[in-house]
Amino acid sequence: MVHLGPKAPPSRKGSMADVPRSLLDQIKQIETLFTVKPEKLISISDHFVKELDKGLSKQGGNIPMIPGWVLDYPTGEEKGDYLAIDLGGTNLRVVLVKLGGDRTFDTTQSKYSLPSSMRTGTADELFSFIADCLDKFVKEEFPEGVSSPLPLGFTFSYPASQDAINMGVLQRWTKGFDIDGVEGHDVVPMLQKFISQKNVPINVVALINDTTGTLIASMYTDSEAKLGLIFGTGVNGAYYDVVKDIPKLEGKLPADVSPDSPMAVNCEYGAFDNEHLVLPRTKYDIQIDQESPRPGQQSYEKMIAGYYLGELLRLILLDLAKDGFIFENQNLSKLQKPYVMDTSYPARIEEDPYENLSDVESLFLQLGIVTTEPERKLIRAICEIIGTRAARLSICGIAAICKKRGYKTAHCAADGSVYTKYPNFKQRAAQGLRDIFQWNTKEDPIVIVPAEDGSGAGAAIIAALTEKRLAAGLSVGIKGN
Ligand SMILES: Nc1ncnc2c1ncn2[C@@H]1O[C@H](COP(=O)(O)OP(=O)(O)O)[C@@H](O)[C@H]1O
Ligand SMILES: O=P(O)(O)OC[C@H]1O[C@@H](O)[C@H](O)[C@@H](O)[C@@H]1O
Repeated sequence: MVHLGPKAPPSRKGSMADVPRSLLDQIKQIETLFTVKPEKLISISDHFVKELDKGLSKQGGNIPMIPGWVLDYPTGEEKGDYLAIDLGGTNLRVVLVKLGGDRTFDTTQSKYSLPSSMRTGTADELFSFIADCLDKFVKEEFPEGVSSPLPLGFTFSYPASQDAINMGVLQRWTKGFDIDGVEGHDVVPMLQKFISQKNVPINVVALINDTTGTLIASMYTDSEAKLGLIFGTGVNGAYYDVVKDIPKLEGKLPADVSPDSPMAVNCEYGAFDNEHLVLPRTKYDIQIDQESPRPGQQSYEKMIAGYYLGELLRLILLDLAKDGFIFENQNLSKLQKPYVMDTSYPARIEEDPYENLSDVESLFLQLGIVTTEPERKLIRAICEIIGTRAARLSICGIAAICKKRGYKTAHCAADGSVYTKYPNFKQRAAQGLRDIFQWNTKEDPIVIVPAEDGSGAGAAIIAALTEKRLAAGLSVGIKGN
């Protein structure tokens, strides 16, 4: 036997010859529902630009466009030990960041899965849980204790209005969260209270959004970085605008903030098109929205974000089963459970390298469903259709920010499991940008690149920038803050 070195992983040919016409027709129908043509992408992104502008106006609009009060660009000389926590949609991360003062940083971190009951628990349970994780982490990392309280950057990945960088009033929960007593309140004192009660030596210095942190952390190491993006449980983007181009800040600026000052903006663009003017919503998208804790909100996010793509697949399969196309005589009780499929399901299905889709077969056996090979090919095709639409719609926010700011070139720094783990997301997203901009260059001038650790290093850098401003007696928010 000639050994030709390590075997190349099998790449699937994907013949559909054995798939009956009835299933091929269903695939075609779903593909028609979920296809977003180039001209549609262009019209969506043009409307998106108008909505971004509306969000910055005095009267506001669907998209919150939250000034993040990061008023300086990182210099790369920030130095010191900072703690960061990242309360995302799926995990809580605690990160110790050692800024080297030379555009380098080192991080040590622990990740704690958020108990799913936490999404609908009480505010005290949530903030006490975070304080406990911080307490555990500090005791592990500083067994001898600390000489003075550690400054902490709090990455809070939800839409929070900020009149200053060291506060944030939750506008609304997203990503399936529904915890009473937090919306409309400043979450910084809610967390600090539990930190103090548990005598954890920490001071919350800054509250940031994970996209703002991603932007700042990526600018720290990449001078071409102009956007910070998250494609994770939720979806969002941040960029730097200029204070004088933000009408809703008129008259609110303290004297030491110049109109030409840069201002990081947390777009919160998951809320794009809540009026349903341009996004091609299907009955499945409408069902997800209606069954969510906050119907009518986050329309764009609910079509493309990690929290929802697995649920989208589940609803489509249940619909086909109800109409008798698939899963005849199968027990669907597990598949009937909402959100039983997270987005790792379509991801793993698209990654199955075998012609007979044996990985898909075992995945559905775990759900108590015996599948035929033609059914598995239909399931695979539907995942590719869902994944392609998600990637193509995901870049509309990127195109809109670049059009609005007139960026001809940009590194768009992205993080989140859909970006980092969903198969073919990167290629599909890049094609979507090409379809919008119609570049005739060899290299794409606007590219999506892997981000630095925004909710860790980004939060730490922003905490360092904030401490510097406070030490210099400079403002960190609107007048009086
Ligand atoms: N292999 C995968 N491919 C794509 N998405 C995934 C994968 N595994 C998990 N996900 C989805 O990613 C989301 C978690 O995103 P992540 O960025 O890890 O956390 P967070 O959103 O809390 O920052 C979940 O909604 C989950 O469904
Ligand atoms: O990192 P996550 O949990 O996927 O969050 C991404 C986005 O999710 C959205 O739902 C939040 O409103 C944003 O603030 C956040 O940036």
